[in-house]
Amino acid sequence: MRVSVIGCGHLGAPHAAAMAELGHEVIGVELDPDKCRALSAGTAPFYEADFEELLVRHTSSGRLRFTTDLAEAASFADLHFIAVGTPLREDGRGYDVSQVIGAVRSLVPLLHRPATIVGKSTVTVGTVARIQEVIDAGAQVPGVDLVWNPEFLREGYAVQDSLFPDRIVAGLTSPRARAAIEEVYAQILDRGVALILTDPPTAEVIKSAANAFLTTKISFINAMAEVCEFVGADVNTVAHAIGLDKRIGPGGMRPGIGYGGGCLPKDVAAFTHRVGELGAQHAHGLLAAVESVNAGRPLAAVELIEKAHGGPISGRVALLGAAFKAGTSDVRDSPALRLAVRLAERGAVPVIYDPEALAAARALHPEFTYADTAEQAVSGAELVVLATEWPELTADPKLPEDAAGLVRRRVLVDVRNAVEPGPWLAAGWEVWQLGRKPQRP
Ligand SMILES: NC(=O)C1=CN([C@@H]2O[C@H](COP(=O)(O)OP(=O)(O)OC[C@H]3O[C@@H](n4cnc5c(N)ncnc54)[C@H](O)[C@@H]3O)[C@@H](O)[C@H]2O)C=CC1
Ligand SMILES: O=C(O)[C@H]1O[C@H](OP(=O)(O)OP(=O)(O)OC[C@H]2O[C@@H](n3ccc(=O)[nH]c3=O)[C@H](O)[C@@H]2O)[C@H](O)[C@@H](O)[C@@H]1O
Repeated sequence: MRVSVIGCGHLGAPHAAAMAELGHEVIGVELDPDKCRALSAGTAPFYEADFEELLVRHTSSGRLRFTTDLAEAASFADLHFIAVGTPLREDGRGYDVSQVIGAVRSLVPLLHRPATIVGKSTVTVGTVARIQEVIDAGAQVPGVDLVWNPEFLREGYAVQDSLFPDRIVAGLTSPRARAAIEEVYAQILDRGVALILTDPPTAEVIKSAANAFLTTKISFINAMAEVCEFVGADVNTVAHAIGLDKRIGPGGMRPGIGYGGGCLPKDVAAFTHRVGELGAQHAHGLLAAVESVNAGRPLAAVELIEKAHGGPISGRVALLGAAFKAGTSDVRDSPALRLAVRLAERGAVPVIYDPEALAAARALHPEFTYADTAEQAVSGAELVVLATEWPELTADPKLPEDAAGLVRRRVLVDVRNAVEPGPWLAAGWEVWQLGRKPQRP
Protein backbone atom coordinates (compact mmCIF):
# COMPACT_ATOMS: atom_id res chain seq x y z
CA MET A 1 0.00 0.00 0.00
CA ARG A 2 1.12 3.60 -0.51
CA VAL A 3 0.94 5.41 2.81
CA SER A 4 1.99 8.75 4.22
CA VAL A 5 2.86 9.58 7.83
CA ILE A 6 2.23 13.25 8.62
CA GLY A 7 4.37 14.39 11.56
CA CYS A 8 7.65 12.49 11.98
CA GLY A 9 8.56 12.91 15.63
CA HIS A 10 8.99 10.25 18.33
CA LEU A 11 5.81 8.47 17.18
CA GLY A 12 5.64 9.25 13.46
CA ALA A 13 9.23 8.55 12.39
CA PRO A 14 9.43 5.03 13.91
CA HIS A 15 5.88 4.37 12.67
CA ALA A 16 6.90 5.33 9.12
CA ALA A 17 9.92 3.01 9.30
CA ALA A 18 7.76 0.21 10.70
CA MET A 19 5.23 0.64 7.86
CA ALA A 20 8.11 0.31 5.37
CA GLU A 21 9.25 -2.83 7.20
CA LEU A 22 5.72 -4.22 6.73
CA GLY A 23 6.19 -3.83 2.97
CA HIS A 24 4.39 -0.55 2.30
CA GLU A 25 5.72 2.33 0.22
CA VAL A 26 5.97 5.19 2.70
CA ILE A 27 6.37 8.93 2.51
CA GLY A 28 6.92 10.81 5.78
CA VAL A 29 5.88 14.47 5.94
CA GLU A 30 7.74 16.58 8.48
CA LEU A 31 7.41 20.37 8.80
CA ASP A 32 10.77 20.83 10.51
CA PRO A 33 13.29 20.98 7.63
CA ASP A 34 16.27 19.93 9.83
CA LYS A 35 14.44 16.85 11.07
CA CYS A 36 13.27 16.07 7.54
CA ARG A 37 16.83 16.37 6.18
CA ALA A 38 18.24 14.15 8.93
CA LEU A 39 15.58 11.48 8.38
CA SER A 40 16.12 11.57 4.61
CA ALA A 41 19.85 11.03 5.19
CA GLY A 42 19.10 8.00 7.38
CA THR A 43 20.02 9.75 10.64
CA ALA A 44 17.67 9.45 13.61
CA PRO A 45 17.04 12.90 15.14
CA PHE A 46 16.69 11.24 18.60
CA TYR A 47 17.93 8.06 20.25
CA GLU A 48 15.48 5.18 19.87
CA ALA A 49 16.56 1.53 19.93
CA ASP A 50 16.54 -0.23 16.51
CA PHE A 51 15.05 2.80 14.77
CA GLU A 52 18.09 4.09 12.89
CA GLU A 53 18.85 0.62 11.54
CA LEU A 54 15.35 0.38 10.05
CA LEU A 55 15.53 3.95 8.79
CA VAL A 56 18.80 3.30 6.95
CA ARG A 57 17.52 0.04 5.50
CA HIS A 58 14.35 1.52 4.07
CA THR A 59 15.62 4.94 2.97
CA SER A 60 18.35 3.05 1.07
CA SER A 61 15.90 0.62 -0.51
CA GLY A 62 13.73 3.57 -1.62
CA ARG A 63 10.68 2.24 0.20
CA LEU A 64 10.79 5.13 2.68
CA ARG A 65 11.34 8.81 1.95
CA PHE A 66 10.65 12.10 3.68
CA THR A 67 9.42 15.46 2.49
CA THR A 68 8.25 18.80 3.85
CA ASP A 69 5.71 19.00 1.01
CA LEU A 70 2.25 17.80 1.99
CA ALA A 71 1.00 18.00 -1.61
CA GLU A 72 3.59 15.40 -2.65
CA ALA A 73 2.25 13.02 0.02
CA ALA A 74 -1.37 13.76 -0.89
CA SER A 75 -0.84 12.75 -4.49
CA PHE A 76 1.35 9.73 -3.63
CA ALA A 77 -0.56 7.91 -0.87
CA ASP A 78 -4.01 6.35 -0.41
CA LEU A 79 -3.81 6.20 3.37
CA HIS A 80 -2.53 9.06 5.54
CA PHE A 81 -1.48 8.57 9.16
CA ILE A 82 -1.71 11.71 11.31
CA ALA A 83 1.06 11.63 13.93
CA VAL A 84 1.56 15.31 14.77
CA GLY A 85 1.90 16.59 18.34
CA THR A 86 -0.90 17.26 20.82
CA PRO A 87 0.83 19.24 23.58
CA LEU A 88 -0.98 20.41 26.67
CA ARG A 89 -2.46 23.89 26.31
CA GLU A 90 -0.47 26.58 28.07
CA ASP A 91 -3.23 27.05 30.64
CA GLY A 92 -3.23 23.26 31.25
CA ARG A 93 -6.90 23.04 30.29
CA GLY A 94 -6.74 20.12 27.86
CA TYR A 95 -4.79 19.55 24.65
CA ASP A 96 -3.82 22.06 22.05
CA VAL A 97 -5.11 20.11 19.03
CA SER A 98 -4.18 22.80 16.51
CA GLN A 99 -1.45 20.63 14.90
CA VAL A 100 -3.98 17.84 14.24
CA ILE A 101 -6.73 20.13 12.99
CA GLY A 102 -4.17 22.10 10.94
CA ALA A 103 -2.69 18.99 9.33
CA VAL A 104 -6.11 17.59 8.36
CA ARG A 105 -7.35 20.97 7.16
CA SER A 106 -4.29 21.31 4.90
CA LEU A 107 -4.42 17.72 3.64
CA VAL A 108 -8.08 17.33 2.74
CA PRO A 109 -8.31 19.85 -0.15
CA LEU A 110 -5.20 18.25 -1.68
CA LEU A 111 -6.88 14.84 -1.99
CA HIS A 112 -8.20 14.24 -5.51
CA ARG A 113 -9.25 10.61 -5.09
CA PRO A 114 -10.79 8.56 -2.26
CA ALA A 115 -8.41 8.16 0.68
CA THR A 116 -8.33 7.10 4.33
CA ILE A 117 -7.13 9.45 7.04
CA VAL A 118 -5.93 7.48 10.06
CA GLY A 119 -5.47 9.51 13.24
CA LYS A 120 -2.78 8.24 15.62
CA SER A 121 -2.12 11.34 17.71
CA THR A 122 -3.57 11.24 21.22
CA VAL A 123 -6.62 13.49 21.48
CA THR A 124 -9.30 14.45 23.99
CA VAL A 125 -12.56 12.61 23.95
CA GLY A 126 -14.73 14.41 21.38
CA THR A 127 -11.95 15.59 19.05
CA VAL A 128 -12.63 13.05 16.28
CA ALA A 129 -16.08 14.57 15.73
CA ARG A 130 -14.39 17.97 15.25
CA ILE A 131 -11.95 16.50 12.74
CA GLN A 132 -14.80 14.88 10.83
CA GLU A 133 -16.34 18.34 10.46
CA VAL A 134 -13.06 19.63 9.02
CA ILE A 135 -13.08 16.77 6.47
CA ASP A 136 -16.72 17.34 5.55
CA ALA A 137 -16.06 21.04 5.03
CA GLY A 138 -12.88 20.66 2.95
CA ALA A 139 -13.19 17.43 0.92
CA GLN A 140 -13.11 17.99 -2.84
CA VAL A 141 -14.03 14.38 -3.69
CA PRO A 142 -16.32 11.76 -2.07
CA GLY A 143 -14.76 8.83 -0.21
CA VAL A 144 -12.40 10.60 2.19
CA ASP A 145 -12.79 8.44 5.31
CA LEU A 146 -11.58 8.99 8.86
CA VAL A 147 -10.46 6.29 11.33
CA TRP A 148 -9.16 6.88 14.86
CA ASN A 149 -6.34 4.43 15.50
CA PRO A 150 -4.68 5.36 18.82
CA GLU A 151 -1.09 4.33 19.36
CA PHE A 152 0.19 2.48 22.41
CA LEU A 153 3.93 2.32 21.70
CA ARG A 154 6.49 3.10 24.38
CA GLU A 155 9.57 5.19 23.64
CA GLY A 156 12.66 3.01 23.72
CA TYR A 157 10.55 0.17 22.24
CA ALA A 158 8.94 2.18 19.43
CA VAL A 159 9.98 -0.17 16.63
CA GLN A 160 9.26 -3.33 18.58
CA ASP A 161 5.85 -2.06 19.75
CA SER A 162 4.90 -0.85 16.24
CA LEU A 163 5.70 -4.19 14.64
CA PHE A 164 4.44 -6.36 17.52
CA PRO A 165 1.60 -4.45 19.22
CA ASP A 166 -0.59 -6.04 21.91
CA ARG A 167 -3.71 -4.88 20.02
CA ILE A 168 -4.86 -2.55 17.27
CA VAL A 169 -7.80 -0.24 17.99
CA ALA A 170 -9.75 1.41 15.20
CA GLY A 171 -12.63 3.83 15.74
CA LEU A 172 -14.45 3.66 12.40
CA THR A 173 -16.61 6.26 10.72
CA SER A 174 -17.38 4.10 7.66
CA PRO A 175 -17.28 0.41 6.64
CA ARG A 176 -14.80 1.28 3.84
CA ALA A 177 -12.29 2.46 6.41
CA ARG A 178 -12.33 -1.00 7.99
CA ALA A 179 -10.92 -2.52 4.78
CA ALA A 180 -8.12 0.07 4.70
CA ILE A 181 -7.13 -0.67 8.32
CA GLU A 182 -7.19 -4.42 7.69
CA GLU A 183 -5.01 -3.97 4.62
CA VAL A 184 -2.41 -1.66 6.17
CA TYR A 185 -2.00 -3.89 9.25
CA ALA A 186 -2.51 -7.22 7.39
CA GLN A 187 0.89 -8.69 8.34
CA ILE A 188 0.32 -7.94 12.03
CA LEU A 189 -3.29 -9.16 12.02
CA ASP A 190 -2.27 -12.39 10.28
CA ARG A 191 -0.29 -13.22 13.43
CA GLY A 192 -3.53 -13.17 15.42
CA VAL A 193 -3.08 -9.76 17.07
CA ALA A 194 -6.47 -8.50 18.35
CA LEU A 195 -8.22 -5.89 16.20
CA ILE A 196 -10.74 -3.87 18.20
CA LEU A 197 -13.17 -2.30 15.72
CA THR A 198 -15.31 0.29 17.43
CA ASP A 199 -16.72 3.81 17.16
CA PRO A 200 -14.51 6.92 17.47
CA PRO A 201 -15.57 7.95 21.01
CA THR A 202 -14.76 4.46 22.29
CA ALA A 203 -11.37 4.53 20.54
CA GLU A 204 -10.66 7.91 22.14
CA VAL A 205 -11.60 6.67 25.61
CA ILE A 206 -9.56 3.47 25.17
CA LYS A 207 -6.40 5.52 24.63
CA SER A 208 -7.05 7.93 27.51
CA ALA A 209 -8.07 5.06 29.80
CA ALA A 210 -4.95 3.02 28.94
CA ASN A 211 -2.61 5.86 29.90
CA ALA A 212 -4.74 6.71 32.94
CA PHE A 213 -4.50 3.11 34.14
CA LEU A 214 -0.72 2.98 33.62
CA THR A 215 -0.29 6.14 35.70
CA THR A 216 -2.70 4.89 38.34
CA LYS A 217 -0.54 1.80 38.78
CA ILE A 218 2.61 3.92 39.10
CA SER A 219 1.03 6.38 41.56
CA PHE A 220 -0.45 3.49 43.52
CA ILE A 221 2.93 1.85 44.12
CA ASN A 222 4.49 5.24 44.88
CA ALA A 223 1.78 5.85 47.48
CA MET A 224 2.66 2.43 48.92
CA ALA A 225 6.33 3.55 49.03
CA GLU A 226 5.19 6.40 51.28
CA VAL A 227 3.35 3.94 53.55
CA CYS A 228 6.45 1.70 53.67
CA GLU A 229 8.56 4.64 54.81
CA PHE A 230 6.21 5.22 57.77
CA VAL A 231 6.31 1.60 58.94
CA GLY A 232 9.81 0.50 57.90
CA ALA A 233 8.52 -1.92 55.24
CA ASP A 234 10.06 -2.61 51.83
CA VAL A 235 8.15 -1.36 48.76
CA ASN A 236 10.16 -3.40 46.23
CA THR A 237 9.09 -6.58 48.02
CA VAL A 238 5.50 -5.30 48.23
CA ALA A 239 5.45 -4.60 44.46
CA HIS A 240 6.93 -8.02 43.69
CA ALA A 241 4.51 -9.86 45.98
CA ILE A 242 1.31 -8.14 44.87
CA GLY A 243 2.41 -8.35 41.22
CA LEU A 244 2.42 -12.16 41.45
CA ASP A 245 -1.37 -12.00 41.69
CA LYS A 246 -2.38 -12.43 38.04
CA ARG A 247 -5.16 -9.89 38.45
CA ILE A 248 -2.57 -7.26 39.36
CA GLY A 249 0.45 -8.34 37.28
CA PRO A 250 4.07 -7.27 37.78
CA GLY A 251 4.42 -4.82 34.85
CA GLY A 252 4.48 -1.04 35.14
CA MET A 253 4.72 -1.00 38.91
CA ARG A 254 8.29 0.12 39.59
CA PRO A 255 8.28 2.56 42.48
CA GLY A 256 10.34 5.72 42.21
CA ILE A 257 10.34 9.38 41.39
CA GLY A 258 7.10 9.27 39.36
CA TYR A 259 6.05 9.15 35.75
CA GLY A 260 7.32 11.70 33.23
CA GLY A 261 7.88 12.02 29.49
CA GLY A 262 6.17 13.67 26.57
CA CYS A 263 2.98 11.67 27.02
CA LEU A 264 1.76 10.28 30.34
CA PRO A 265 1.85 13.58 32.30
CA LYS A 266 0.07 15.60 29.60
CA ASP A 267 -2.36 12.81 28.74
CA VAL A 268 -3.50 12.38 32.34
CA ALA A 269 -3.68 16.15 32.83
CA ALA A 270 -5.80 16.55 29.68
CA PHE A 271 -8.04 13.61 30.60
CA THR A 272 -8.50 14.91 34.15
CA HIS A 273 -9.53 18.27 32.75
CA ARG A 274 -11.90 16.72 30.21
CA VAL A 275 -13.67 14.41 32.68
CA GLY A 276 -14.07 17.44 34.95
CA GLU A 277 -15.67 19.38 32.11
CA LEU A 278 -17.96 16.45 31.42
CA GLY A 279 -18.99 16.32 35.08
CA ALA A 280 -17.69 12.75 35.59
CA GLN A 281 -16.93 13.39 39.27
CA HIS A 282 -15.59 10.00 40.30
CA ALA A 283 -13.26 9.77 37.33
CA HIS A 284 -12.09 13.30 38.11
CA GLY A 285 -11.40 12.49 41.76
CA LEU A 286 -9.47 9.34 40.87
CA LEU A 287 -7.31 11.00 38.23
CA ALA A 288 -6.66 14.06 40.37
CA ALA A 289 -5.34 11.77 43.11
CA VAL A 290 -3.05 10.02 40.60
CA GLU A 291 -1.64 13.39 39.54
CA SER A 292 -1.28 14.60 43.09
CA VAL A 293 0.79 11.55 44.11
CA ASN A 294 3.00 12.08 41.06
CA ALA A 295 3.49 15.77 41.77
CA GLY A 296 4.78 14.88 45.23
CA ARG A 297 7.49 12.47 44.09
CA PRO A 298 10.34 14.92 43.37
CA LEU A 299 9.93 16.36 46.87
CA ALA A 300 9.91 12.84 48.35
CA ALA A 301 13.18 12.24 46.48
CA VAL A 302 14.74 15.49 47.74
CA GLU A 303 13.75 14.62 51.31
CA LEU A 304 15.39 11.20 50.95
CA ILE A 305 18.56 12.79 49.55
CA GLU A 306 18.72 15.26 52.43
CA LYS A 307 18.07 12.51 54.95
CA ALA A 308 20.89 10.45 53.45
CA HIS A 309 23.19 13.48 53.60
CA GLY A 310 22.10 14.56 57.07
CA GLY A 311 20.65 17.90 55.93
CA PRO A 312 20.42 20.26 52.94
CA ILE A 313 23.32 20.04 50.49
CA SER A 314 25.20 23.13 49.37
CA GLY A 315 27.86 21.36 47.32
CA ARG A 316 27.87 19.22 44.18
CA VAL A 317 25.41 16.36 43.76
CA ALA A 318 26.15 13.82 41.02
CA LEU A 319 22.89 13.24 39.16
CA LEU A 320 23.18 10.12 37.02
CA GLY A 321 20.44 10.30 34.41
CA ALA A 322 18.54 13.09 32.63
CA ALA A 323 16.22 11.19 30.26
CA PHE A 324 12.64 10.68 31.44
CA LYS A 325 13.36 6.96 31.47
CA ALA A 326 16.08 4.61 30.22
CA GLY A 327 16.31 3.78 26.51
CA THR A 328 15.56 7.24 25.12
CA SER A 329 17.19 10.65 24.69
CA ASP A 330 13.83 12.31 25.40
CA VAL A 331 13.89 14.76 28.32
CA ARG A 332 10.35 16.11 27.96
CA ASP A 333 8.90 16.45 31.47
CA SER A 334 11.73 14.31 32.81
CA PRO A 335 11.48 13.42 36.51
CA ALA A 336 15.30 13.46 36.64
CA LEU A 337 15.39 17.10 35.54
CA ARG A 338 12.46 17.99 37.82
CA LEU A 339 14.63 16.66 40.63
CA ALA A 340 17.61 18.70 39.42
CA VAL A 341 15.47 21.84 39.55
CA ARG A 342 14.33 21.04 43.10
CA LEU A 343 17.87 20.32 44.28
CA ALA A 344 19.15 23.56 42.78
CA GLU A 345 16.31 25.49 44.46
CA ARG A 346 17.52 24.12 47.78
CA GLY A 347 21.09 25.24 47.22
CA ALA A 348 22.76 22.12 45.78
CA VAL A 349 24.75 22.09 42.54
CA PRO A 350 23.57 19.16 40.42
CA VAL A 351 26.19 17.79 38.02
CA ILE A 352 24.33 15.78 35.42
CA TYR A 353 25.43 12.81 33.33
CA ASP A 354 23.30 10.75 30.92
CA PRO A 355 24.47 8.21 28.32
CA GLU A 356 22.14 9.53 25.56
CA ALA A 357 20.24 12.62 26.70
CA LEU A 358 23.00 15.13 27.49
CA ALA A 359 22.46 17.28 24.39
CA ALA A 360 18.69 17.44 24.91
CA ALA A 361 19.09 18.21 28.62
CA ARG A 362 21.67 20.94 27.92
CA ALA A 363 19.31 22.54 25.39
CA LEU A 364 16.41 22.54 27.87
CA HIS A 365 18.39 23.49 30.99
CA PRO A 366 21.54 25.36 29.97
CA GLU A 367 21.86 26.62 33.57
CA PHE A 368 22.99 23.23 34.91
CA THR A 369 26.47 21.71 34.98
CA TYR A 370 26.94 18.64 32.80
CA ALA A 371 29.57 15.89 32.77
CA ASP A 372 30.67 13.70 29.85
CA THR A 373 31.10 10.58 31.96
CA ALA A 374 29.57 9.17 35.14
CA GLU A 375 32.99 9.36 36.81
CA GLN A 376 33.33 13.05 35.97
CA ALA A 377 29.88 13.74 37.47
CA VAL A 378 30.77 11.87 40.64
CA SER A 379 34.15 13.61 41.11
CA GLY A 380 34.03 15.82 44.21
CA ALA A 381 30.26 15.29 44.68
CA GLU A 382 28.80 15.13 48.19
CA LEU A 383 26.83 12.05 47.17
CA VAL A 384 25.47 10.28 44.10
CA VAL A 385 21.85 10.22 42.94
CA LEU A 386 20.66 7.65 40.41
CA ALA A 387 17.87 9.51 38.58
CA THR A 388 17.30 7.46 35.40
CA GLU A 389 17.44 3.67 35.40
CA TRP A 390 19.93 3.16 32.52
CA PRO A 391 21.23 -0.43 32.73
CA GLU A 392 24.78 0.85 32.12
CA LEU A 393 24.43 2.85 35.36
CA THR A 394 22.38 0.45 37.49
CA ALA A 395 24.25 -2.72 36.52
CA ASP A 396 27.78 -1.52 35.69
CA PRO A 397 29.95 -3.76 37.90
CA LYS A 398 32.86 -1.25 37.80
CA LEU A 399 30.95 1.92 38.69
CA PRO A 400 30.68 1.32 42.48
CA GLU A 401 34.46 0.67 42.68
CA ASP A 402 35.48 3.46 40.30
CA ALA A 403 33.20 6.06 41.90
CA ALA A 404 34.16 5.12 45.46
CA GLY A 405 37.45 7.03 45.32
CA LEU A 406 35.97 10.09 43.60
CA VAL A 407 32.98 11.01 45.75
CA ARG A 408 33.22 12.85 49.07
CA ARG A 409 30.95 10.35 50.88
CA ARG A 410 30.02 6.94 49.57
CA VAL A 411 26.28 7.51 49.60
CA LEU A 412 24.10 6.39 46.70
CA VAL A 413 20.49 7.61 46.62
CA ASP A 414 18.64 5.58 44.01
CA VAL A 415 15.34 7.38 43.35
CA ARG A 416 14.33 4.78 40.73
CA ASN A 417 14.72 1.80 43.08
CA ALA A 418 16.57 0.17 40.20
CA VAL A 419 20.03 -0.56 41.58
CA GLU A 420 20.96 -3.98 42.93
CA PRO A 421 22.60 -2.79 46.17
CA GLY A 422 25.06 -5.74 46.53
CA PRO A 423 28.05 -4.39 44.50
CA TRP A 424 27.63 -0.90 45.98
CA LEU A 425 27.55 -2.22 49.55
CA ALA A 426 30.61 -4.36 48.78
CA ALA A 427 32.44 -1.23 47.60
CA GLY A 428 31.65 0.55 50.87
CA TRP A 429 28.57 2.56 49.85
CA GLU A 430 25.39 3.30 51.78
CA VAL A 431 22.40 2.68 49.50
CA TRP A 432 19.17 4.66 49.97
CA GLN A 433 16.02 3.91 47.96
CA LEU A 434 12.46 5.25 48.16
CA GLY A 435 10.17 3.20 50.42
CA ARG A 436 13.01 0.97 51.63
CA LYS A 437 15.26 0.97 54.66
CA PRO A 438 18.73 2.37 53.97
CA GLN A 439 21.37 -0.32 53.55
CA ARG A 440 24.85 0.16 54.96
CA PRO A 441 28.05 -1.74 54.15
N1 LIG B 1 5.99 9.62 21.79
C1 LIG B 1 5.30 8.51 21.98
O1 LIG B 1 5.84 7.51 22.42
C2 LIG B 1 3.84 8.44 21.66
C3 LIG B 1 3.15 9.56 21.24
N2 LIG B 1 1.79 9.49 21.04
C4 LIG B 1 1.08 10.66 20.57
O2 LIG B 1 1.52 10.94 19.25
C5 LIG B 1 1.51 12.34 18.99
C6 LIG B 1 2.89 12.78 18.55
O3 LIG B 1 3.77 12.61 19.63
P1 LIG B 1 5.36 12.71 19.45
O4 LIG B 1 5.77 12.00 18.21
O5 LIG B 1 5.94 12.30 20.74
O6 LIG B 1 5.52 14.30 19.24
P2 LIG B 1 6.74 15.05 18.55
O7 LIG B 1 6.62 16.46 18.96
O8 LIG B 1 8.00 14.29 18.79
O9 LIG B 1 6.41 14.94 16.99
C7 LIG B 1 5.42 15.66 16.31
C8 LIG B 1 6.01 16.07 14.95
O10 LIG B 1 5.00 16.56 14.10
C9 LIG B 1 5.56 17.60 13.30
N3 LIG B 1 4.46 18.37 12.72
C10 LIG B 1 3.57 19.20 13.35
N4 LIG B 1 2.66 19.66 12.49
C11 LIG B 1 2.95 19.12 11.28
C12 LIG B 1 2.36 19.19 9.99
N5 LIG B 1 1.26 19.92 9.76
N6 LIG B 1 2.92 18.50 8.98
C13 LIG B 1 4.04 17.75 9.20
N7 LIG B 1 4.64 17.64 10.40
C14 LIG B 1 4.10 18.31 11.43
C15 LIG B 1 6.44 18.36 14.27
O11 LIG B 1 7.41 19.13 13.60
C16 LIG B 1 7.05 17.19 15.07
O12 LIG B 1 8.26 16.73 14.48
C17 LIG B 1 1.02 12.99 20.29
O13 LIG B 1 -0.36 13.14 20.20
C18 LIG B 1 1.37 11.95 21.34
O14 LIG B 1 0.55 12.04 22.48
C19 LIG B 1 1.10 8.32 21.18
C20 LIG B 1 1.74 7.18 21.58
C21 LIG B 1 3.17 7.13 21.83
O1 LIG C 1 0.79 7.53 25.01
C1 LIG C 1 1.99 7.45 24.97
O2 LIG C 1 2.66 8.31 24.43
C2 LIG C 1 2.71 6.31 25.56
O3 LIG C 1 2.99 6.62 26.96
C3 LIG C 1 3.68 5.58 27.68
O4 LIG C 1 4.93 5.32 27.08
P1 LIG C 1 6.27 6.13 27.44
O5 LIG C 1 5.94 7.53 27.77
O6 LIG C 1 7.22 5.85 26.34
O7 LIG C 1 6.91 5.52 28.74
P2 LIG C 1 6.62 4.46 29.90
O8 LIG C 1 7.54 3.35 29.72
O9 LIG C 1 5.19 4.16 30.08
O10 LIG C 1 7.13 5.35 31.13
C4 LIG C 1 6.55 6.58 31.44
C5 LIG C 1 7.10 7.13 32.73
O11 LIG C 1 6.68 6.35 33.84
C6 LIG C 1 7.80 5.91 34.59
N1 LIG C 1 7.51 4.55 35.09
C7 LIG C 1 7.14 3.57 34.23
C8 LIG C 1 6.86 2.31 34.70
C9 LIG C 1 6.96 2.04 36.07
O12 LIG C 1 6.74 0.91 36.55
N2 LIG C 1 7.33 3.03 36.90
C10 LIG C 1 7.59 4.29 36.45
O13 LIG C 1 7.93 5.19 37.26
C11 LIG C 1 8.96 5.94 33.61
O14 LIG C 1 10.19 6.06 34.27
C12 LIG C 1 8.62 7.17 32.80
O15 LIG C 1 9.04 8.34 33.44
C13 LIG C 1 2.86 4.30 27.61
O16 LIG C 1 3.57 3.25 28.27
C14 LIG C 1 2.58 3.89 26.16
O17 LIG C 1 1.75 2.73 26.12
C15 LIG C 1 1.87 5.05 25.46
O18 LIG C 1 1.66 4.75 24.09
